Amino acid sequence: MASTVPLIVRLLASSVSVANRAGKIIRDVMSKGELGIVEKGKDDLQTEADRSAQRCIIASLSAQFPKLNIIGEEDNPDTEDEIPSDWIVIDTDKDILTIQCPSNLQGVKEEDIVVWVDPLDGTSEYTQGFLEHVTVLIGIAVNEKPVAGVIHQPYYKTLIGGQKNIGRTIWGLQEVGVGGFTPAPPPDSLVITTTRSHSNPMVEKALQVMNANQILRVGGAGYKVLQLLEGVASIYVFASGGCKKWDTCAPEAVLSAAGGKLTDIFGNYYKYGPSESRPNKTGVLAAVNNDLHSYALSRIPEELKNTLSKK
Ligand SMILES: Nc1ncnc2c1ncn2[C@@H]1O[C@H](COP(=O)(O)O)[C@@H](O)[C@H]1OP(=O)(O)O
Ligand SMILES: [Mg+2]
Ligand SMILES: [Mg+2]
Ligand SMILES: [Mg+2]
Repeated sequence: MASTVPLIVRLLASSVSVANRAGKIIRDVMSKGELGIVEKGKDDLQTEADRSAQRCIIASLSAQFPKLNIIGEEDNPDTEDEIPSDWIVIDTDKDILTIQCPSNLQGVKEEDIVVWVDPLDGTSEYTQGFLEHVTVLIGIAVNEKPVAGVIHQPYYKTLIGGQKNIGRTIWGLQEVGVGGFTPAPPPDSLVITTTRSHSNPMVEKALQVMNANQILRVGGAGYKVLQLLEGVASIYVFASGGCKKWDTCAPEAVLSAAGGKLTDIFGNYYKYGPSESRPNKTGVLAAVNNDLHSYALSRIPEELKNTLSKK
């Protein structure tokens, strides 16, 4: 039966199951307490959770979809080691398999897809105990455009019928919408969400000009986009380089499936083809609807745009 389901839908359904498994790996590394922190660069950490979650995601997706081009954030020096068999997930989310695939995506082949994987978004926050900010991001791009994505939050807690649950998984598919939670309208006053661990004078300048009622400083691109979708914040502004394609692919896909927009601070979309450069040099500007996005775009001073484009 599954083979009659279009590839994009099967890949999204598998990505949801794989993201859940990666989230469990992230929780297990934290409970063991040995984070194995490596400093990749300035303000740029990697932990055992980042490494292991990425190995789980890439091994699981390539076992099922061998011709996919998968680009992950982490270089894994130890990829020769055997992967624990329970990290290879071949389950798939049955509900997602029943989705009606948009007609323009029905004929997509493995070779046409680039999957951008951020095994753990919000690593700084993970190491500092801001665990709710952590997400697992799997973004699916076709013809350079994010068309589907998964944002898994391994530490999100819910109480359902007296039973404690941990973790939730939000997904989005172009023209279909989002699943895993119910989006809420934006707040009545202007609430901006931005970085808590990668600020600089340009980032602060762009925040000042927004005339916001409140500024939330939280970690991770995935978490900030969830704040937009949950009605906690109106606009996500980050006027600096630092984010990469794996940070924004899944968030952009989920946000746009819900009617929102994620671009750079010039209002241009990033491209997600296989040979695109990894860094998002011209920042991030995102909102749940076009009006809020246009408002934010109109406030960014030309001078700031010029400075950022020369970096
Ligand atoms: N200067 C930077 N160096 C490395 N990663 C960055 C930098 N700025 C942003 N990022 C990545 O983008 C995400 C969103 O940024 P921020 O939390 O600062 O708003 C970060 O969690 C981090 O992803 P990751 O944690 O996956 O390495
Ligand atoms: Mg990182
Ligand atoms: Mg990231
Ligand atoms: Mg990461």
